[in-house]
Amino acid sequence: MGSGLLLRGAAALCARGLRAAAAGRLCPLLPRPLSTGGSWCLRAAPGPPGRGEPPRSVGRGKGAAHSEEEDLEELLAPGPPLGAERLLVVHPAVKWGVKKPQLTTAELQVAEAVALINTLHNWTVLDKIILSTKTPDKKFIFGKGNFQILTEKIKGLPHITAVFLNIERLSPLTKKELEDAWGVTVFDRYTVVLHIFRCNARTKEAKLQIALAEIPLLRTNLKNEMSHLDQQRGGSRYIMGSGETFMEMQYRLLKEKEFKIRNALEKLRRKRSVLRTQRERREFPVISVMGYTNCGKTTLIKALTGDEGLQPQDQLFATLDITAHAGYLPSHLAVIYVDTIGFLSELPHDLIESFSATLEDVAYSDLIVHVRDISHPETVLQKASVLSVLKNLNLPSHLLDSVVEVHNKVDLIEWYQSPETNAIAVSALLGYGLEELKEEIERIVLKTTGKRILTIKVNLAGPQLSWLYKEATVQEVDVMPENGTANVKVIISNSVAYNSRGLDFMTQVVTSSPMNLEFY
Ligand SMILES: Nc1nc2c(ncn2[C@@H]2O[C@H](COP(=O)(O)OP(=O)(O)OP(=O)(O)O)[C@@H](O)[C@H]2O)c(=O)[nH]1
Ligand SMILES: [Mg+2]
Repeated sequence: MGSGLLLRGAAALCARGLRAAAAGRLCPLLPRPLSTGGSWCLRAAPGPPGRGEPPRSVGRGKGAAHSEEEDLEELLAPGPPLGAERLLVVHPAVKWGVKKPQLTTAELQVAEAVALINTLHNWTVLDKIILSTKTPDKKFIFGKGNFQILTEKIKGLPHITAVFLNIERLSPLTKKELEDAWGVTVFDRYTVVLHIFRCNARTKEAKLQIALAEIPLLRTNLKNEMSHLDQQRGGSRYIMGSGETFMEMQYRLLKEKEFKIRNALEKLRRKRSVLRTQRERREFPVISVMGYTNCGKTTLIKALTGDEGLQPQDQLFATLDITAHAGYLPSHLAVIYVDTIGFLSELPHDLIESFSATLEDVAYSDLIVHVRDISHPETVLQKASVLSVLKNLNLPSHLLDSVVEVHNKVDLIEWYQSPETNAIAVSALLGYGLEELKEEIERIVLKTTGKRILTIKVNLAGPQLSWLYKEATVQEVDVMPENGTANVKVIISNSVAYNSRGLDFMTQVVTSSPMNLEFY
C-alpha cells in the first residue's frame, strides 16, 4: 500500500467532506488511521438538517444532541485497524561532532528501532540501513550522495510499503516530499510510538492521553490538507449560513476536540486526587516503580506482590496505564506499588507531555524504585534517559534523593558484580535478590514516611492493645500471662504516636516501663 494511494484516499474523503459541509451536513471530526498520514476530515451526518438551519457542530452548548458520555465515546472510538506494513528501517547516523550520540552505537539504535516496529502486529522489517549524515535536522536529513543511495535502495525493494526514518520528528513538509520522492509512506519515531500507544492503551485515561498527543499531528496534517484544498480554492470557501470558512471550521472542531479531551482528563485527575487523599488517610506508603521500557517493572511488581493479574510482556510500552498493587515489606508493613509507563530515549516531547498528568501522581509517592535492565547493551544510556525525564517531572527533591536503583535481569549476566555500590541486583523473573530489595525499600520507607517499629509493653487489662490495633500495624503480640502484659511489636507513624491521645498513651508506657520501649 503506497502513500500515493493513501494520500489520494485522504484527499477523496476530504472532497466528500467538503461537499457534505457545503450541503450543511456536518458532523464530528473522524479520526483516521495514522498510516494514512493521520488525516482528519468531516463526515456526513445521518440525515440532513432542515433548510436554512445552521450547521450542526460537535456537542456545542446545552442543546447538543450528544450526551457527555457519548461525546467521550466518540473521542475514544478506535480508528480502523492498522493495516499491515512492510518496512525499511533507515537510521541516520551522526558519526562525528557534537550531535554524535554518546553511550550508544548506530547498530544499537537500529536494534531499538526494529524492536519498536516488531511491537506492532502485522508490521515487519524487510530491511534496514544505516547512512551517515552531518545534518539529521535538515530538511532532507541526508546529503545529496546518501540521499541518492537511499532512493536507489528503496527503488530496489518493491515489496516495502513504508520507510521508518529513525528520527524523533519529521516536519510535515519533509514527510510529504520524501513520500513523493520514494512513493511510500514515511514514519518517524513519533508516529510509530503513537501507533504502539494506541494499540496498547486499555483505560479511558490512557486513550485520552493518546488522543491528546495526537492533536499536534492532526493540526499539522490539517494545515497541509488545507493548503492543498486552498490550491483548489476549497479551504477558504464560506460554508452556507455558518459565517466561517471550511478551514476555520476544521480548526475550530479540532480545538473543541482538544478542549473536550483536556476536560475529560481533568475530571479523571480530580477523581484520582480523591483516591490519593484516601490512600494518604489510610497511610499506605506508595512506591512508584519506574524505568526504561521493557526493563522489567511489571515483572518486578508481580514478584514483589504475587499479583497474578499482572502480565509482563516482552514488548515495548506494554504498560500504559498507571496501576496500583498491594504488597508487604519484611515487617508486614502493607505498601502500594505503582506500575508506570516506561521511558524511551528521544521520546517526542508531546508524548511525554500528554502522559505527565498520570506521572504527576509519582510526586505523591513515598519512594521511587528505578528499575534497570542491566543486561541491555544501552543500559547506561537508558539510565541517563530515565533520570533526565525524572528531573523534568518537577518531583520533590527528597524523592529524587532517595531513589532505589534496581539492577534487574542479572540472571542474564554471569557473575554479575554491580559497579554501583548502592544498587540492588535482582532477577525479577527468577526471584533473586527480592528480600534484600524489600529490606532496602522498608528502610527508606520508614525513614521517609516518619514511621517507626516499636516494641511496647502494654497492660492487657487496659485499652492500649485495641488502640494499637486501630492506629498502628501490629506485627507481633507476645503475651506474658504471669503479669497480664504483652510485648507488642508495631509499626506506627510519628504523627499517630505523638498526637494528643497517642502521646498520653506512649508517655504512660514510657513512664511505667521505659526499658521496654525499643526503637529499631
Ligand atoms: N531474563 C529475565 N527477563 C526478565 C526479567 N524481568 C523481566 N524480564 C522480561 O523482560 C520483558 C519485559 O518485562 P516487563 O515486566 O513487561 O517490562 P516493563 O518494564 O514493565 O515493560 P513496559 O511496560 O513495556 O515498559 C518480559 O519478557 C519479562 O519476562 C529478569 O529478571 N530476567
Ligand atoms: Mg510494564
